[in-house]
Amino acid sequence: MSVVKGIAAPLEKYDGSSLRILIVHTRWNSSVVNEIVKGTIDTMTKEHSVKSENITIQTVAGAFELPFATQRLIAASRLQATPNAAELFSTLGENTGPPPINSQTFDAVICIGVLIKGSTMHFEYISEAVSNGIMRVGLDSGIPCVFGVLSCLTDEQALERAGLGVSEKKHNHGIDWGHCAVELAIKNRRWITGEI
Ligand SMILES: Nc1c(NC[C@H](O)[C@H](O)[C@H](O)CO)[nH]c(=O)[nH]c1=O
Ligand SMILES: CC(=O)[C@@H](O)COP(=O)(O)O
Repeated sequence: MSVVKGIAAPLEKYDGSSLRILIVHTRWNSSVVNEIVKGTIDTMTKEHSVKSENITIQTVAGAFELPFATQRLIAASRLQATPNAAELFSTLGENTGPPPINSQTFDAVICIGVLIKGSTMHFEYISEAVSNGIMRVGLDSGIPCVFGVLSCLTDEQALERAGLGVSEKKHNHGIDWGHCAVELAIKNRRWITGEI
């Protein structure tokens, strides 16, 4: 096992109790993805006091859909936060009534998926597109988008990184992504106001 590789502890304890977080995760490779999502949520709620009602979860088919869905969900939440949102939404939901409006926009997004190499070039194209896409959504929107996508060459690599399987090195990467989202969300709130 490496004695060098890994992330050092953060310099402060981040209070996530006022944050709103969006998790967008895939249904592809769901046995590992669901475990990573669980690790992410547990870390944010138990270690940073993020309220579970302030975590919005949306799913997409595969990793390729993550950047688009994230971009549109950020836009939708901004629409809900506009002063005339109630009026805009009042005509929707003919039989069920207008959908609920949440006027707090997302402080961070965590995009979660697992790509596993198959026998074609599919993996290479998707992993490149998705990493660039998620980066772009974050930079364009100004909302931190955590890259919670594993690019694994084998099932075993995926299991190990979801904290499952037999490897003694197993570690649920969702834990790191939960910490990462809260830290960047809090820091971004400061940076928005000019505080460094
Ligand atoms: N092979 C994997 C995929 N493939 C599906 C694509 O992401 C996408 O849904 C499809 O091409 C339609 O646009 N997705 C994963 O998340 N993981 C894989 O291993
Ligand atoms: C389009 C697909 O999902 C599929 O053909 C990709 O195949 P592979 O994962 O073996 O590269």
